[in-house]
Amino acid sequence: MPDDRLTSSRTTATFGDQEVIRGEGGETHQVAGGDVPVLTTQQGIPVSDDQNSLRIGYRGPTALEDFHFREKIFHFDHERIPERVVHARGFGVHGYFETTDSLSDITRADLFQRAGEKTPVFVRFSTVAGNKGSPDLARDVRGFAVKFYTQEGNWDLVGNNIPVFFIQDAIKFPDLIHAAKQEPDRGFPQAQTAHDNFWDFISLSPESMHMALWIMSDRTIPRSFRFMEGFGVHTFRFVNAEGKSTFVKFHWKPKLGMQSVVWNEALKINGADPDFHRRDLWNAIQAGDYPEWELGVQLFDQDFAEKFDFDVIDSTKLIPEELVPVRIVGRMVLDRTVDNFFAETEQVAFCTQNIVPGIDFTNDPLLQGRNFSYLDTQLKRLGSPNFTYLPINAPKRPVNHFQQDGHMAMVNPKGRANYEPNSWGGAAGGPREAPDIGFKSYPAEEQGAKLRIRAETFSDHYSQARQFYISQTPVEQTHIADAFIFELSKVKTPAIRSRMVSHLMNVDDELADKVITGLRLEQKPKPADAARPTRKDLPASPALSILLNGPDSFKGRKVGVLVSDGVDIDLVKSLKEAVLAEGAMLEFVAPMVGGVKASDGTWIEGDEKINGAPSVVYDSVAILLSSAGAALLAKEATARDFVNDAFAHAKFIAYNTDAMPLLDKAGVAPDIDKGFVELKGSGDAKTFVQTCRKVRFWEREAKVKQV
Ligand code: HEM
Repeated sequence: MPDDRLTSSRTTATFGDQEVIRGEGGETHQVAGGDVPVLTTQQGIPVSDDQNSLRIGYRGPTALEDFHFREKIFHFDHERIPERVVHARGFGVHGYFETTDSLSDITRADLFQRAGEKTPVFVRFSTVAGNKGSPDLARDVRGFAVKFYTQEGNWDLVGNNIPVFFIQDAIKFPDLIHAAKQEPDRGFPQAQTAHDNFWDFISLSPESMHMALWIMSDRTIPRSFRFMEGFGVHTFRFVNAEGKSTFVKFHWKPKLGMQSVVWNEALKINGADPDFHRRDLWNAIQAGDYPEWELGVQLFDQDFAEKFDFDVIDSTKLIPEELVPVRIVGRMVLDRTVDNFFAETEQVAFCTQNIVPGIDFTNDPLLQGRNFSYLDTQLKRLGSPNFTYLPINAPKRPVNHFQQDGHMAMVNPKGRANYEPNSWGGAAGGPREAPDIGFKSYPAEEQGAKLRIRAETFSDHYSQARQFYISQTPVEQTHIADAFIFELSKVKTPAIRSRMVSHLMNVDDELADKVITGLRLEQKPKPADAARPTRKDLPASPALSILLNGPDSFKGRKVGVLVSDGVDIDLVKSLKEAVLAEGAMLEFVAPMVGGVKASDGTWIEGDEKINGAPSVVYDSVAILLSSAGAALLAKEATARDFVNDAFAHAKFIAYNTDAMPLLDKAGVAPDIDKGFVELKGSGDAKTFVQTCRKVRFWEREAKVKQV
């Protein structure tokens, strides 16, 4: 006869669609059976009750022998690992790289030999300065790290979405990052460079000026990871089968074209959806809309390097594409989200020193330092030298070596031999060297005195900063000036503001003047003493502008459609059809998430409630309302903001006549411009989508922004 004390008395209960078992204290139990697996401990012991710890009597203390409780809590207590010291916030996805143009004459790297060959990849996009929980739209560099699981081992191209860097020598990295992150006494600000310490450091580091221009541009507020370029930054080497070296710079070019948001929008997105970028990538891949990039290489030899105006191993410089064209050699498609965020995105370990035969380093002092830093930090972050066995880090080719033991050793070598040379012979002796196919460093000739010194060839700090600025469209130049004004306005120490302006005076007078005016700097500073005068003869490089390299379609973008009860169903249908035909997405924003009843009684499900989806999360908007709906929404602040923000952020706006009262209350009716498309009949939806291909109606921006 079973002891009835072994199970408390239970009843059943219904919560909506769920029938559950209820314990004596009213707690919910769900029981295994059929397809539902049995809950076990880590040791595989089946669990009978996961709701109650083991106690003495009904209301007594918890028993120490409750191994299930202790194991569960112990494991939870140890769930966190240190976040990355930089690039803590990131989002990783899987995909593949396909070689489209063989580079066999230039490199022996296996992945570049055969056009049509596919190599699996894992990519992690990230911000740099913010902590793991920081918002996605921080003004920041985006990491663009790619792990290629090649047949000759893993190659990591650990890049950024900006082709240059802040500093020239890795020894400055801790200072740069300390200055950018939260100030140490107060622990803020988080995920932003708009504070004294950052600009203090930058304004005392003229080598950062080129990067400063890039980070104040719209490159640091991308609309989506899918719409940004990536760069390997450093000059690397390709080495071919004959041992000949060619210098190479790597470029990722998004097939969907580049696009960024505007700063006021970024600020609001951070509140509306701090996960905006990761959600965007997740949704696109889940919907089968796989983002794609082309891999391009700039190839050049020693002769070019010697004639080039700047040092090719100085990471604060780029080589304009107009000077050395980018040759497209492959494409990367991201087509699979992770099964588990921690196991993959968090535990992935990229490292610049992971290179394959046929690829090699140069003497770039930043790259040399990175090669030490990544492995070192990952040992701390992942807790064991065996992190290379984690599935996300393990090569997809056989790994044979004599490294053994350590924390979490999962795959120690088999057999007796764990050293070499040995005399065991054959398979029993374990792996041996492969002089023909093994990695060999390029035998670069190096000699000279041992010196702690910076080469004079690194000393031009302003010329490429100027070149970047003059390569921008007027709209982009205005954004750069505005960003400097915003950031420096957050700097409380006037001397730092003024010092930063003294550098901008060496970049471009007009830019410096705009910032001086915007800061209301009473006294114009003297230009900073330049180590080398700024060259004004470098031509503009159109490849550096986002707007000159934007999309030629609205594919991959998203329209937010504000709807109300009684909305004209034909307009809704034609708009949806036109948007989907373009390869874009559409979401219905309704007064209540349940949805609205259209003119013919059709029910339109809401994707979002109006206060949960401000227009900042869409690329363009449509305001399709009945007259009763417009009257109602005109009283709703979030609906007015929806329209007003779309207008202020220079978005294209579709509307129907009945929506006018809302446009009127939002204050935009008197300013209806060519960025608005009235939808009168079904044909107009197509016109609207075609108009949206320009992404923004920039002509409006100057009118809405007076300060
Ligand atoms: C061209 C300059 C640089 C680029 C493009 C770059 C890029 C990146 C990227 C993309 C990540 C994130 C990797 C991931 O998603 O897990 C990262 C992480 C990191 N970077 Fe850099 N970085 C640069 C310079 C440096 C320098 C100079 C150092 C140090 C000397 C450094 C140290 C680190 C460290 C310690 C991490 C964290 C790695 C981890 O915990 O897994 N980086 N970097």
